[in-house]
Order: sequence, then C-alpha cells, then structure tokens
Amino acid sequence: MSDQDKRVAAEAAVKYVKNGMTLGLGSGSTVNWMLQCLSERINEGLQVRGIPSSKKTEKLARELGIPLVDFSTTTHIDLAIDGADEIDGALNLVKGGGGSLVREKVVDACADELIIIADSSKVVSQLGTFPLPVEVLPFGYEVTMKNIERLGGIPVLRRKDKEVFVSDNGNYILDCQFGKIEDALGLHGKLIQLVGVVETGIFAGMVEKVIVARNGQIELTERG
Ligand SMILES: O=C(CO)[C@H](O)[C@H](O)COP(=O)(O)O
Repeated sequence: MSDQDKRVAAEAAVKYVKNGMTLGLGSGSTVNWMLQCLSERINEGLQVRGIPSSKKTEKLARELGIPLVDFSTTTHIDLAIDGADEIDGALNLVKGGGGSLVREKVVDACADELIIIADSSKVVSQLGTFPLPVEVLPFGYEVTMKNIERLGGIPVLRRKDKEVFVSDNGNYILDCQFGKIEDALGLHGKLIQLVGVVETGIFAGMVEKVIVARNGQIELTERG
C-alpha cells in the first residue's frame, strides 16, 4: 500500500474531469487524494459539482470547497471516481472495506462512466482474499449470518473500536470469507436474495476504466 501511488492514481483520474460535469465521489483513502486533486483544479477555475457516497466523503469535500449537489435533485452523474479493495482481470471489484458499499453502488451505478483508482496492492488474479463486505439489516442479523454460512461463507460482524460498526445507512456489515470467488456475479446473486441482505460489495460489470499506480507509474485498463 502506498500513499504516493494512491495520489498518482488520483491525479490521473482527475484529468478525465471536464468543466460542467456532475461527479460521483467515492469513498476511502484513495478517493480522499482524488478530492484533494479535484479541489486544486476547482481553485484553478474548474466548475463541477459532486455527489458524495458517504458522510466522510461529504465532510472532506465540504472542507475542500468542492460544490455538492443534493442527490434528490439530480439523477444524472457524468463520471464517478471510486476506490476498491480488490480488482480482478475482468474489472470485477470487491468494495466496502470502508463500509460505504451501498451508497457507493447507488452513486457508481448511475454514472455514465465509472473510473476506479487504486495502488497496485489491490490488483488480484481472483477475488476473495479480502473478505467480502455484505451490508445487512441489524434486525435478525444472526439469522442472516446463518444463511450466509449455508452458502459456504464465514461471516464476521464488523466492529470498530470494539463497538459494532454501523454504516451511514444504520446497518451492520458482515465481512464474509468465501475463499477464492469463481463467479462473482453468481455469488452476488445468491447473497442479494437472502432476506436481511441490503447489498454486497461485489461490483461486477460496472467499471469502464481502472487506473492503478505501481511505483509511480500509471497502468490504465479499459473495459473491452
Ligand atoms: O469501498 C470502499 C469503501 O467502502 C473503498 O473504496 C475501498 O475500501 C478502498 O479504500 P482505500 O482507498 O482506503 O484503500
């Protein structure tokens, strides 16, 4: 993991931002670098507006003077820029390490284009080393855990500072180990059908570009 590479990837992504765009603002430390780069361009005269995918992103964007727009007043996003926890060769992702997967998916899914930025530690040959975050309703979450176990997963209730982690939506996150994931969309399909599951951290078929920085050099992969 390298902060330098996160910044390099973030800078490369911001070059795709054009005047007048409505932007989906992802979440996480790599996106935080992107917000810094974006605010520098805004200070130089770029006019954009952002839709944040988490309370943390909203707070930082406000501090950096990035104009925000209420999601309820627009359904069109030109470009979303987000991070990831794992990226495979088919540009499928595992996301949600920061616990913002639901809002990220809502924002990313309605963008004309989604660019993922990451340092090279996020690139994997197969998804599944990073436990899959699954957002669930707190009500009856123990039953949901058992149902996830029946699908072959080992769910762990996420905690932060010894307290149960609560998402921006008031839900819990189960970090689920499934071993290597052969069929990302298939696994998502099974999980999302379980009562109590709100969303999974599998983002499949959503990404147009992945910008990975490795030792300061950019590697761009585009959906074929
Ligand atoms: O999905 C996410 C948050 O829910 C983040 O995009 C993901 O965890 C990557 O974060 P970072 O850039 O800090 O490694």
